[in-house]
Amino acid sequence: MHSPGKTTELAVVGLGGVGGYFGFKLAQHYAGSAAVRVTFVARGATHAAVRTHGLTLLSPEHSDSVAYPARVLETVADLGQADLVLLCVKEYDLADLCRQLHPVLPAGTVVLPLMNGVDIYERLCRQLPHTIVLPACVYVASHLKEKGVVEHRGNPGNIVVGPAPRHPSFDPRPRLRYLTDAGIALEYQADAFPAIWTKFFFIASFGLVSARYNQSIGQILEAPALHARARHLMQEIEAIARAKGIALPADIIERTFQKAATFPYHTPTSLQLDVHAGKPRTELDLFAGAILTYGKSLGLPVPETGAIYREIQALTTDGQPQPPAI
Ligand SMILES: NC(=O)C1=CN([C@@H]2O[C@H](COP(=O)(O)OP(=O)(O)OC[C@H]3O[C@@H](n4cnc5c(N)ncnc54)[C@H](OP(=O)(O)O)[C@@H]3O)[C@@H](O)[C@H]2O)C=CC1
Ligand SMILES: CC(C)(CO)C(=O)C(=O)O
Repeated sequence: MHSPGKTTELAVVGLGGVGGYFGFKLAQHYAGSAAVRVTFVARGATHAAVRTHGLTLLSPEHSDSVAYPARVLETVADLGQADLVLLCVKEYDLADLCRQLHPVLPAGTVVLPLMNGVDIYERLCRQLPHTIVLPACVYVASHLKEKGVVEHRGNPGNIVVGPAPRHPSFDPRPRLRYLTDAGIALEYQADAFPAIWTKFFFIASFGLVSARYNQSIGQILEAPALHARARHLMQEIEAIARAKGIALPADIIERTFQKAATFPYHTPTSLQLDVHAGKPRTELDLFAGAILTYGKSLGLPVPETGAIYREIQALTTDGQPQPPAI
């Protein structure tokens, strides 16, 4: 691990559903530790709430629901040296965050993005070229209830992560052990990209259909028309993944439906929540936009993705979430 006597610095940037869940576990486990210091970076009202009242996680996994990290900062500019930085922001905030992080993070800092999307690794490598970015994906059903209060339902969250292809001689496992020591479920895979695509299958299809109709994962599974739409989207994603040579199982679509069935019936997706909260920015482009771009560059037709993209855009530009049109 690190030199004896040196404090290990763990940072969590963004305290929404994902950062709140994983950050809580780190802050609670390392509270009072002289060896490991946990820092949260949160903006505005979230910063004020967590500084004053701590971070609250409402989850069947924790009876003590409030955790206090060693530091709560309002900006990454004050971060200083860090051994492992978890990036837990929405995709639309990532470029701006990277611009702030670039001058701050020393060369060789290990960056772990806990986000959805198939090109996050490449983007971070471009935007933070002096750091060691780990390819990863995350499963957890946790969402902001109010600033500083995160609600988690269902199975324990888990992270799939692998070594950084651009740093083949760097073994990230000693750093990742700080997460597993804190009780975080983490699967280390020699190649994390098939897992990242597998997560994309699930979240792009269910995210788009849930956002279009404002229906939970369970509601999509039981409505034949919505189920069929999710399948159609997955068929388009599968053609792209195969054309890109991603090693996915032959029955990836069936497996994705099985995975969806492991979530509690009423689980919403984060895209659904953002679209129907009328947020001005969403991750629509991270999902549908990426499929459309890949389809175009690979010469593969993606009409179902194009249609649902326009339908969701119409919902967000009207600013009026619409009733389900099943
Ligand atoms: N929620 C879930 O269940 C899951 C989400 N994901 C993915 O994980 C990623 C994160 O999602 P989620 O946690 O839900 O998102 P949220 O919107 O709940 O949280 C993101 C947080 O990041 C904060 N933030 C943005 N920029 C900065 C910055 N520069 N400094 C400090 N804080 C910042 C935002 O602050 P502010 O409130 O001020 O805007 C917000 O609180 C997304 O890619 C999502 O698709 C993946 C699996 C599950
Ligand atoms: C569906 C879920 C909760 C699964 O992790 C998710 O990834 C999201 O909402 O973005």
